[in-house]
Amino acid sequence: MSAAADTTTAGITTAGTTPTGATPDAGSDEARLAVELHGLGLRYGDGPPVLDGLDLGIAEGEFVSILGASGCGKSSLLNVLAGLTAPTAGWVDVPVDGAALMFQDSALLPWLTAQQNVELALRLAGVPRAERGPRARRLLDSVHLVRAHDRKPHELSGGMRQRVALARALAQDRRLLLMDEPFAALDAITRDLLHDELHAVWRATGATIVFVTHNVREAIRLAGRIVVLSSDPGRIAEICTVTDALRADPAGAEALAAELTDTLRKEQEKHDSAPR
Ligand SMILES: Nc1ncnc2c1ncn2[C@@H]1O[C@H](COP(=O)(O)OP(=O)(O)OP(=O)(O)O)[C@@H](O)[C@H]1O
Repeated sequence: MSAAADTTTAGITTAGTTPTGATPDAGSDEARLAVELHGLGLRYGDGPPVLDGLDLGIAEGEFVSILGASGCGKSSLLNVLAGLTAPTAGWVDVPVDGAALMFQDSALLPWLTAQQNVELALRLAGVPRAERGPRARRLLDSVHLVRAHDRKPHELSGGMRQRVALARALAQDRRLLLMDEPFAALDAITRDLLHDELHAVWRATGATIVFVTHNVREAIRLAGRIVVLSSDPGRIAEICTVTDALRADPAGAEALAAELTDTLRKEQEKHDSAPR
């Protein structure tokens, strides 16, 4: 699926191929791109540009984190990738079947149980009725929640609700999963558990994940690449690769966290002092 600024500048491409102008920053030159941004810009109405000149390729199966100061345009970028907002410059290419979304708020239907919430997503995805129950159970099992399948959202903890939301996102069976600060409201221990579970799900499904956060340590914990956005307008300030070896090295991870925190602090100061 492609979205472009307008019909005169539209760059329509076939999903899953590597179109002309592919950016070289996906994990490998050989990689098939799941997401491609080319000169992407966004402004709301006649306001100032929120995003400007973003060029980025995300390979199939990559886990990329978008990190940036508050208000730099992270959610706006995710909305563009989700097809909810059209870019006002450049173009974006995402898989033809679109993306599954997960937000900070689980947004579960309160009158349905955990299993029914997941079954509803399966129904919307066109899964036949007879298959929905067993598949919902398997999805809940994959996020360690099968025993709470008959509880309604108000009977679940915040972490459990986000697990249901993750199972519901997985029920859509999309190759691209867009996550907007999904664990931001959780306590540190629950967040840590969910990081492990998300990684297990990612490995098992091979999905491409774009994960927005303003939490430097969360980005390092999860992503293979971290894309740091500048503010006013949001541009790619830095891209860093995080290896498993670095993750396993507390001193190295801490040094990277300090460096990224420093970059973010400077960006936040720039954002706060920008004329409005
Ligand atoms: N629908 C909209 N209409 C007008 N302006 C908007 C709209 N959505 C976002 N903005 C503006 O765009 C800028 C970027 O907002 P966005 O929510 O994308 O940033 P963010 O990096 O996700 O912020 P945060 O980390 O605080 O959630 C902000 O100045 C915001 O006020």
